Amino acid sequence: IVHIAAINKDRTIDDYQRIYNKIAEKIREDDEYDGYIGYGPVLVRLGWHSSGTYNKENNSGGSYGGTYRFKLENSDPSNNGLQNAAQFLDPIYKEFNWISHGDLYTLGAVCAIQEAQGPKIKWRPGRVDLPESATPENGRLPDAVNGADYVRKFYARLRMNDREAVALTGAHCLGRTHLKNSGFDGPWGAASSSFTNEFFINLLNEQWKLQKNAAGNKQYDSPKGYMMLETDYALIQDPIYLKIVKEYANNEASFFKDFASSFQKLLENGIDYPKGAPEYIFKTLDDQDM
Ligand code: HEM
Ligand SMILES: Nc1cccc2nccn12
Repeated sequence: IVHIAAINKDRTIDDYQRIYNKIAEKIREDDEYDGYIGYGPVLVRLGWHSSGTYNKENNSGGSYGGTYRFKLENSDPSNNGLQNAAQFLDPIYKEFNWISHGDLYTLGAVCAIQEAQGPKIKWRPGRVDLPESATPENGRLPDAVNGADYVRKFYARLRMNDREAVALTGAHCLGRTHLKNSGFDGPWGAASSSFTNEFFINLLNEQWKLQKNAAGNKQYDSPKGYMMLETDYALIQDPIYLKIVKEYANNEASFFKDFASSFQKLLENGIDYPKGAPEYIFKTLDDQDM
């Protein structure tokens, strides 16, 4: 399967910056969501899940076709809770319906990370809405009750190496798990809306205890009320991953640099961009004194 990015000559960075600003202003406005965590984290998860269906074996899935908008994909149990992000983006799609769903979902995630004081993420438009028949089957997104071998194998399907896998997992600095969405609970400690390297710092510094949560699923809990999934904890069990976790815990700039490149790669998996295809770096609201 080949997906060529469609370059729309009529649209410039100003058009996309206008959409970016609408999303960023709405994130600021709707600040009460999920106990005042806000919509940033769930927007990041939507961008990641609409891209994480990619399979390098046959170049299927991924963000290009915007197939999350179809029932088969948005009702995948792995996507429980993402309806909130889709509903958040609905009015923005209505106002700017010249954008494709794949571009909107990925732009929303880039906006959420940058507005959470994360790194600047390069973003290229050109995804094209595909018909429902192009929707990938359920079950391509990762399960949390697994160890390092599973994590390494899963990310390999997305063309990610060990550093990219660890960097991407750093997005778990944002938001929280919700028992009703995924069967995982907590954290009861401060669930953050700022993008930092504290996921790696917590992983190394907290005393983790594996226990069954209220839904009977195993997770690691800490005395301070933080939690880790088994796939999170795997990153300090595997010696190769552990070394990278320590690097990112001690060097936020290195984490930011690797996250920015890995996240762009994740959002663009499966898409062929013609030579000279436009690539944008959006200004944050703060950059624009808004
Ligand atoms: C092995 C890989 C991964 C597994 C098993 C996993 C699993 C999970 C689970 C179970 C949740 C809780 C969902 C809920 O209950 O609402 C979650 C939340 C989240 N994940 Fe992951 N994840 C993985 C990788 C990633 C990646 C690569 C990113 C982004 C780069 C990411 C970003 C997020 C964010 C931002 C949240 C918080 C969502 C919210 O607060 O609503 N995750 N993840
Ligand atoms: N915030 C958050 C979301 C998902 C997984 C996770 N593990 C540790 C923290 N965390």
